Amino acid sequence: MLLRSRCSGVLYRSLSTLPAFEHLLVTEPKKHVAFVQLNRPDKRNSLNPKLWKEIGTVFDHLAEDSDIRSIVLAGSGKAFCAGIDLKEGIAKLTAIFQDDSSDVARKARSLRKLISSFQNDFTAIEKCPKPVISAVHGYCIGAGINVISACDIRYSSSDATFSIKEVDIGIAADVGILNRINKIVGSDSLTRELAYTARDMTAQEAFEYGLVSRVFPTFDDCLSASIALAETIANKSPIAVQGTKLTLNYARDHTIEDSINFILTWNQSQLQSEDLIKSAMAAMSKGKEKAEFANV
Ligand SMILES: CCC/C=C/C=C/C(=O)SCCNC(=O)CCNC(=O)[C@H](O)C(C)(C)COP(=O)(O)OP(=O)(O)OC[C@H]1O[C@@H](n2cnc3c(N)ncnc32)[C@H](O)[C@@H]1OP(=O)(O)O
Repeated sequence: MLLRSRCSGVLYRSLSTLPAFEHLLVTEPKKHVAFVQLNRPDKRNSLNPKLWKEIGTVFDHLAEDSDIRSIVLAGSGKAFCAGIDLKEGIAKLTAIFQDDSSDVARKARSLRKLISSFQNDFTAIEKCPKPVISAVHGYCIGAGINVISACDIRYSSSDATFSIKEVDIGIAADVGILNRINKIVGSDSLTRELAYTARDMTAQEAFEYGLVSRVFPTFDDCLSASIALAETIANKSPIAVQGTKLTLNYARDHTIEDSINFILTWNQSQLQSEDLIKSAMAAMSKGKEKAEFANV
C-alpha cells in the first residue's frame, strides 16, 4: 500500500510485514526508517484502548524487524495527542471499579492488570532497541507526554503545547511521565510545578526545560528534520547504534560501576562485528567510501 506523507508530498512504500492497524499509519519514508503516525485526527489522536494497544504492538514489531534501524513518531491532523480518550479510555477504567459484582480485592487486581498493560504499551518504545524520535506538534498532553517521555529524542514545532495533565482528571500520572521526566530534564522544581498544576507549557519552555532538544517553526520543518535525523542514524552501524541505546538506558538506571560492567560484557561480543572494520575503513577514506551494514 502506498501512503502520501505529510512532510514532503512524496509517496512512500508502506511496510508490508506489519499487522493491520486501525488507528496507526506506518510507512517507510527512507531506507531502514519507519514513520509511525497516530491516526485519530478527528479526536486529536486521543488514545482509546485500541490505539493504546496498537502503540505497544507496533513498537514490539518494529523492535524485531531487522530492516528497520530508526523510527519517527508523530501525530496526524492538528495535534500530536490529546491524552487518554476521555470517553472510551475512562470507561474502561470505571467499568472495573464500578462493577458491583466484584469485591475490592478483585477490582484492584483487574485495575492493576489494566494499568500494567497500559504502561507496557509505552515502555515498548523504550525497550525497542532502535532509536525513536518523536516529532510533536499541537497538543501533547496527558498520555501524550507520557508517550514522548519513552522516546529517545524529542523534536517539536513552535505551536506545540505540553501538559502533564493527569491531576486535572483526578489521578496521579501512572504510565511513565513521573518516572522518566527527571531522568530527561534537570529541574525537579519545574517538574513538580508542572505536574501539580497541569498547566500548559509552550514549545519554547519545553526546550529551555530540556524536554525537547530542537524547536522548528512549522510541523513540516519538524517532520523533515526528524526524518533526516532518523536517516542519519539508520546509516550508521545498527550494532553500534543499538548497543548505544541499550547502554544509555542501562546507565540511566544503574550505578556507573554496574553500567560500565554492562558495556564491558556487551562489547566483548559486539565489538567483533564486521561493522567495526567497515566503519574504520570508511573513516580512513575521509568520506570517499560509504560503509554499508548488514541488518541485525
Ligand atoms: C491507567 C491509564 C491512566 C492514563 C491517564 C491519562 C490521562 C490523561 O491523558 S489526562 C489528559 C486528558 N485529556 C484532556 O484533558 C484533553 C481534552 N481535550 C481538550 O482539552 C481539547 O480537545 C484540546 C485542547 C486537546 C484540543 O482542542 P481543539 O479545540 O483543537 O479540539 P476540540 O474541538 O476540543 O476536539 C476535537 C475533537 O476531539 C475530541 N477530543 C479531544 N480530546 C479528546 C480526549 N482526550 N478524549 C476524547 N475525545 C477528545 C473532542 O471531543 C472533539 O470531538 P468531537 O466533538 O466529536 O468533534
